[in-house]
Amino acid sequence: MSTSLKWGILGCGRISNDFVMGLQLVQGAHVVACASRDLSTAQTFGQTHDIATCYDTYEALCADPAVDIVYIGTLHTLHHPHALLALKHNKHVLVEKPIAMNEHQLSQIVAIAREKQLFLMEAMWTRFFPAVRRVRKLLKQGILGQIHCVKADMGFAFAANADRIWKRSLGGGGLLDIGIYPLAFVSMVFDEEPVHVHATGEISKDESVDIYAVVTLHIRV
Ligand SMILES: NC(=O)C1=CN([C@@H]2O[C@H](COP(=O)(O)OP(=O)(O)OC[C@H]3O[C@@H](n4cnc5c(N)ncnc54)[C@H](OP(=O)(O)O)[C@@H]3O)[C@@H](O)[C@H]2O)C=CC1
Ligand SMILES: O=C1OC[C@@H](O)[C@H](O)[C@H]1O
Repeated sequence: MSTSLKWGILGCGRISNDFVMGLQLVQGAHVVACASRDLSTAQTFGQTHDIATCYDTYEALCADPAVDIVYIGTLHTLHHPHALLALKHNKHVLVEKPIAMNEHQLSQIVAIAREKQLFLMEAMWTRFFPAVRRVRKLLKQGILGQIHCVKADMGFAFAANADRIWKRSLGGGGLLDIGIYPLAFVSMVFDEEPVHVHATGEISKDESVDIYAVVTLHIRV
């Protein structure tokens, strides 16, 4: 059975570009529209990826009846309002990581998606790496035995002008941007929630965003 899904791309930045290139390899996926705050950005993006309709507002994209599912590739702080916008227009939604800034925002969008029976997912792509899928399978089969400790880490040297990483107002900081990957890995290994969390790290002096962190999760299995 082949399914056809018509995608709308909300935000025409760096990762949206990579995502659309990836979608070209997916059978049945068609990108029918894109939107940027700036029409010329949307048009350039549209020309690059052969997208028929380009909008200069996110609202217009979400209201487009030709769109089945909206991919949200804007900044961390905008994921929540943009997910709400797409859900309001009864679109399925795939949101870049982190899906929201906090639990309250997440609960809100999950509740609306459930109520409207719409698909909602965080684009935590590492969950689908073949190696990760294999580890999960081995764990489920009990082949690796009881796990006592998981160590996972990720680091990045971000450029000084990478505003979305360094500015608090844009949802900056390492934890939300890349710390989320090792934490997601741990949550893939254990089904249980941590009973205790201990974190230490460093906060930048100018913007108060986390520069690095070490997090210990105590999980009772
Ligand atoms: N899954 C993955 O591997 C990756 C995921 N990401 C995630 O994707 C998201 C976007 O990252 P990335 O593509 O690097 O970001 P970009 O800096 O390319 O910005 C993405 C879009 O956000 C909007 N935007 C940018 N700056 C502002 C601003 N100051 N105010 C309002 N809107 C703004 C723009 O939308 P417009 O086009 O309308 O102007 C822009 O196209 C992040 O949440 C990040 O965590 C990022 C990299 C890798
Ligand atoms: O998800 C990500 O992975 C790669 C990094 O470049 C980027 O900042 C981050 O958002």
